[in-house]
Amino acid sequence: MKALHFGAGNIGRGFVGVLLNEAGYELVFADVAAPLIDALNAQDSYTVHEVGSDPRDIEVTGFSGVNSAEDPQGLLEHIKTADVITTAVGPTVLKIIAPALAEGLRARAEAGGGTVAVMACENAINATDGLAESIREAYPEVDRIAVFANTAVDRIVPNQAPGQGLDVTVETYYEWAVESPAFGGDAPRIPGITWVEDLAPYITRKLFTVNTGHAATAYFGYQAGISKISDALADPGVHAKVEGVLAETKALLVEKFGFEPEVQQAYVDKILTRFANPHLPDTVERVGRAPLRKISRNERFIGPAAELAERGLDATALVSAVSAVLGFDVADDAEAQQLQDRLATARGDRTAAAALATELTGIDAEHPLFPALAEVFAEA
Ligand SMILES: NC(=O)C1=CN([C@@H]2O[C@H](COP(=O)(O)OP(=O)(O)OC[C@H]3O[C@@H](n4cnc5c(N)ncnc54)[C@H](O)[C@@H]3O)[C@@H](O)[C@H]2O)C=CC1
Ligand SMILES: O=P(O)(O)OC[C@H]1O[C@](O)(CO)[C@@H](O)[C@@H]1O
Repeated sequence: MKALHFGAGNIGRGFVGVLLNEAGYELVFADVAAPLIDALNAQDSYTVHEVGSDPRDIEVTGFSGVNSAEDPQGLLEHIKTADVITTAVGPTVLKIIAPALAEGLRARAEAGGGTVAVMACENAINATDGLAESIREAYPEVDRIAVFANTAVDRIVPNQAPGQGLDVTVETYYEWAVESPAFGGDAPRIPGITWVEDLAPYITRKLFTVNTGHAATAYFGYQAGISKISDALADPGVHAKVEGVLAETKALLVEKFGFEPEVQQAYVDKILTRFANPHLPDTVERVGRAPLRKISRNERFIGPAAELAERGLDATALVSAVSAVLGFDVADDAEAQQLQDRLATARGDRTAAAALATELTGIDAEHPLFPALAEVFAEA
């Protein structure tokens, strides 16, 4: 059995790859980073260090790498022969890998190959559906050879310290939830997966609690001049603001999906403990990365804030988190710099600031959230 995984980064090596490996798959990582692929092909094993309350080391073996930029033929052969294809490349990269997947899956069908499971493991709602759509643009009949299933992946994997090679430090916690109906009873056997009938409540709760809370910690922490995530959460002011944000998303999740309030509160408390893990060398710059994506319409701040406002519920704390995002000025984050440039062009002009609010968040002037958002953009 072979698994082809796109993206040999933090989640690829430190989470999805580990579970595929433990399930007995020969693991092939596809990536565009040549030094990473060279290291994967030069080494027989790497170590995943789980840190936290019950630490342990896991040895990963039985893997190789293919450079998907430089070796398209090698990649195509793996697409033809893999039993499972997964990704952890970032939501915006799925469109970029789709043409190669389309070509490989077409070649697989023409060679009489069997069906392959495709699961995108990204922080985005229905990421696999988006990938499937992009593949269908080049190969409309792809569904005869591939089964697409949406997933929700949850494990904190910080950027790794220089000199650590392929080894990855991760938290002990993980959850990989995958929708099962797509497979019609013939799902791949991967013990680490939690199979669910309906992924929507899982991924929405995960994105609007774990990702909203983590990103809020990053932006409020950055605003307070704190660098490490666990230090940010230890700051009483930051902690209170993050709790305020999570109280609002809790109100939405309880109302929308009928989660018991105590169950959701226990989930919130658990994730705050995870963020506070002092053994994770995680920074506000990493967790706050890509702020333009994070303030887009269906993402972790605007998504819940819009739904709360539509229901006449309070979204003040979420809007103040958006205000903190607008202050995120990290030099080597391309999206942060684009955001700062756009804010600079609108500064001092309320009409331009309101238009920018709509452009970046997708909230138009008719929406009940708009006045509050227009205000924070005008003040940024
Ligand atoms: N790090 C974390 O704690 C978590 C991350 N995620 C999600 O997992 C995904 C990956 O995140 P990370 O592993 O943290 O990022 P990362 O930056 O560590 O890894 C991404 C990898 O994708 C590779 N890549 C970029 N373009 C590519 C292409 N065209 N073809 C093949 N490979 C390509 C990069 O070279 C890199 O090795 C993202 O969607 C993120 O939102 C989800 C849960 C937790
Ligand atoms: O690319 P994104 O959306 O920031 O995803 C990574 C985030 O997801 C999380 O794992 C939460 O699941 C955080 O560790 C991390 O900040």
